[in-house]
Amino acid sequence: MKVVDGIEMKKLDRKAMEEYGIPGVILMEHAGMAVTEEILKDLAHQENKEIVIVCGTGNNGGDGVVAARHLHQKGFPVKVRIIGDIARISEDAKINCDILKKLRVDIKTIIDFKDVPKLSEELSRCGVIVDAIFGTGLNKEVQGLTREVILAVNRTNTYVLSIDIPSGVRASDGHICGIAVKADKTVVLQLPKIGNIQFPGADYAGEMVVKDIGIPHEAIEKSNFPINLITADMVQAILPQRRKDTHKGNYGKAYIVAGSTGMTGAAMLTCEAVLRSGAGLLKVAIPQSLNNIMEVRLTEAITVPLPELKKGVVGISDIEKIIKTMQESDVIAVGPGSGQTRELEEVLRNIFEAATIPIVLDADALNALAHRQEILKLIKSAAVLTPHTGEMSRLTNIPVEEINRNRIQIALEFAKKWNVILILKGARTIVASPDGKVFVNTTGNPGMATAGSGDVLTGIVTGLLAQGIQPIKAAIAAVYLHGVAGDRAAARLGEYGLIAGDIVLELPYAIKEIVGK
Ligand SMILES: NC(=O)C1=CN([C@@H]2O[C@H](COP(=O)(O)OP(=O)(O)OC[C@H]3O[C@@H](n4cnc5c(N)ncnc54)[C@H](O)[C@@H]3O)[C@@H](O)[C@H]2O)[C@@H](O)CC1
Ligand SMILES: Nc1ncnc2c1ncn2[C@@H]1O[C@H](COP(=O)(O)OP(=O)(O)O)[C@@H](O)[C@H]1O
Ligand SMILES: [K+]
Repeated sequence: MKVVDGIEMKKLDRKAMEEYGIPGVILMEHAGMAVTEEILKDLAHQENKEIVIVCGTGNNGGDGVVAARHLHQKGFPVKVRIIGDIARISEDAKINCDILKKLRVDIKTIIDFKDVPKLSEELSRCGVIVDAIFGTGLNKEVQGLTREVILAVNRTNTYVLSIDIPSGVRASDGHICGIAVKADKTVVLQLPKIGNIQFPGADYAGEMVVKDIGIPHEAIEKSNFPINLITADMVQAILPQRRKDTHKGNYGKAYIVAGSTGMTGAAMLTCEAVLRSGAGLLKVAIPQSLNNIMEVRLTEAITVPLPELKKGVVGISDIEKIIKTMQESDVIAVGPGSGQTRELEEVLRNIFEAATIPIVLDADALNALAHRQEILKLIKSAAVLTPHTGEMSRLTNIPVEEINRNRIQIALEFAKKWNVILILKGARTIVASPDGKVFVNTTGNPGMATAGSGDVLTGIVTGLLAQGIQPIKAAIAAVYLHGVAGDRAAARLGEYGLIAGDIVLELPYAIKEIVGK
């Protein structure tokens, strides 16, 4: 599903109006009806059926006014409170306000701080507050009277439904413009906005429901706005059904170079995730002295012990053996628990030069690349990098706070610059492709912020790549499945006690949930 910013949404609205001749009031009518539908669902669980709709003077307010009419028609007690000068109301909203007045709906303006205490009382007493103050048109920090009204909304215990986006959240990036409505539900119109899904704004949305308001789908499909939301349907289309007449050779050979003294666990988690993702065969390169540990735990994998010059880590003496096994494999992943050694850079350089298969780089492989990203240019095959924000900061020299403010753009620029698929991990993981597309993942939970969960993701990407899934698709499906497995683990165990191994254990069920087998 496409994700847009305010500007792109406006373009699509305009296209619907100008190229297809759909008048703005019709779009507004659909928006108001979609909102009404959701309010009716919420009211079904509610004793108190009174609704207060707080409107701004833009089209978001207009959507609220349309909802007021439909709720009034159905016999619900509705109050409409418009913040600011009603003379400045948008044209389509005015048409709808005029109808409301003729229907004698209780409609008043809030023009002074003096009006706020009375409004606060109404907001506390009603059953549902509808937030129609700002939508995609929010363009500056929220101050003065509107700020007071939002504070009043947030002070109540009343159920709050926001139209399109919680007022105060900037649609283009999820920035909070000083203050924002804390919604229980957000009825997103036509397409999710970046601010609905990126933090901090995403935290204000509550439950999200996306509703069609009649913008022609072909216009949306033609839009070249690059951001997409990863959905279950998309992942289902990526994961092939297994043909009956197949054997392990059909599901690929994965090769993992991971682990060092003290960090064999990282290698194990990655390997288990590769196997649980359905790869046909797995080889793992491991320093000789750690081989026995791996053999005991990883029954299904083949270990390839490496002679070690420096005990417990992979180094330049291992290059020949690594390249040889790589040449017999369908994908190679390097980095989880490899340890930070200077020699790893040289190992990577050799892998990059020789590889004709997809390469997955994580953890210490990424650390080895920091300040030496230019060696990425040696890669002739596809590469998938999986940094968390800290690793991304080391890779790019951009401070963590700045990355967090601008995750999509920074991920995209890196992917394009170095011609790699970049998975920027964290709450709302971003997958960016070198051809300029971005995919945002919304599965997963803070229980996954635990040692080793990244190693599991590396294993899933690698396992899917082994099976010949196209790299960008493997990355998309992996982050989604990783999150679903984490959500399943959290549902069973809670977020506190969840550990990375639980994600691996839930992975088969997550895949089954999507594929059906
Ligand atoms: N034809 C359309 O464009 C449609 C728009 N729709 C709705 O309209 C919304 C967008 O409407 P608009 O573009 O009118 O914008 P909004 O309704 O989001 O509000 C913008 C208004 O608020 C003012 N404003 C912005 N930031 C402010 C701040 N911090 N403090 C005080 N005033 C501020 C602006 O100057 C403008 O007057 C969407 O989110 C959606 O809900 C839907 O009705 C569907 C059709
Ligand atoms: N709050 C969260 N919401 C969703 N996913 C999360 C959250 N916190 C962490 N994760 C996921 O868990 C994984 C953590 O990876 P990482 O930080 O590399 O851990 P490690 O290095 O210990 O393996 C990432 O895939 C990340 O997206
Ligand atoms: K709103």
